Amino acid sequence: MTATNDVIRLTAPDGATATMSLNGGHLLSWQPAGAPEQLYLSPRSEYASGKKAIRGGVPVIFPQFSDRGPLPRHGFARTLPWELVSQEQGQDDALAVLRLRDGDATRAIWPHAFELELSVRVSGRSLDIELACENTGDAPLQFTAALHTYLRVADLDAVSVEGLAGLRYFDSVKQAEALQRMDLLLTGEKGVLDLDRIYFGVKERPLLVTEDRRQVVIQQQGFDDAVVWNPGPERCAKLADMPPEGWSEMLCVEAASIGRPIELQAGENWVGRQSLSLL
Ligand SMILES: O=P(O)(O)OC[C@H]1O[C@@H](O)[C@H](O)[C@@H](O)[C@@H]1O
Repeated sequence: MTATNDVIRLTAPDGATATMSLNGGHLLSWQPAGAPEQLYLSPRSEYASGKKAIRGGVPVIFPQFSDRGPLPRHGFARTLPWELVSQEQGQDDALAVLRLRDGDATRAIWPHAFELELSVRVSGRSLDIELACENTGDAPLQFTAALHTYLRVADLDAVSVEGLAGLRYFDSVKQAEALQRMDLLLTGEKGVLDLDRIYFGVKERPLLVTEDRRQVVIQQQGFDDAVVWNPGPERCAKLADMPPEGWSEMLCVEAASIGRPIELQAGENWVGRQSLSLL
C-alpha cells in the first residue's frame, strides 16, 4: 500500500484493491479479487482540489443532499481536502481511514463543529464504506448525507435493480412522489432514462444490481434512504465532466439519509455504511 500525493492505494492480501483521493475523501476505484473494476470514473473528471468534485467513484455528500438547502449542491465534503488517519493491510483485508474536520471554509457557510471519518475496507469480493460524523461543538446540528456510488456497467440497457418494491420515492425529474410497484427497476428502459429518484425507507433491505451474469449486492446501515440516478443522454450531454456516452456506462446507487435529516446533539455520533459484494 502506498500514498502518493493525495492518492491512497489499498491492496488486500487476496489481491482486492481500492484507490482513494484525499481530495474530497473520494473513493476512485474498487477492484475485487480476481474481478474487473466495479466503479465508474469519468475520463473527463476534473481533479483540481477545491474546485469541482470528481465525477465518478464514490463522492461523499455532506452536509446537504443536492439542492435541498442553502449550501453548494451536495454540500462541501466532496470538494475539500481530507487527511489520512491510518492505512493498513490486515490478514485478509486492507483499510484506510480519512478525516475531515470543520475549518474556516466550512464554518463560513455552515456554522457547526464536526468531525467526519470515512473508512474504506476491501477484502475478497466485498467493499465496505463507512461514514461517521461526530458533533464536536456545543450546539445541536442537522445534516443530510449520501455515499454517491457510481457503479460501472457495460451497457445500462442490460442492468436491473431489485429490492425497491413497495417503497415510496421522490422522482426528482418529475418533481413528484410515486410508489415503486414492481420489484424490478429496468434502468435503461425507454421512458425511465433520466432517472433520478430518492427511495425512502430502504434501511437495511439488500438491493441487487444485475447485469447479465454480474450481480452486486448493496446493503446499507445507518442510512434510511437510497438514490438511484442516471442522467440519460440529454442531461449527460450538459455535464462538461462526462463524455457524451458516459451515461450508458454508469448507474449510481447511493446510500443516503435525506427524508429525515440526521440530528446530533453536542458530542453525539452517527455512523452510516454502504457494503457492496460482487457475487
Ligand atoms: O452533478 P452533481 O452535482 O454531482 O450531481 C449529480 C446527481 O446526483 C444525484 O445524487 C442527484 O439525485 C441528481 O439530481 C444529481 O444530478
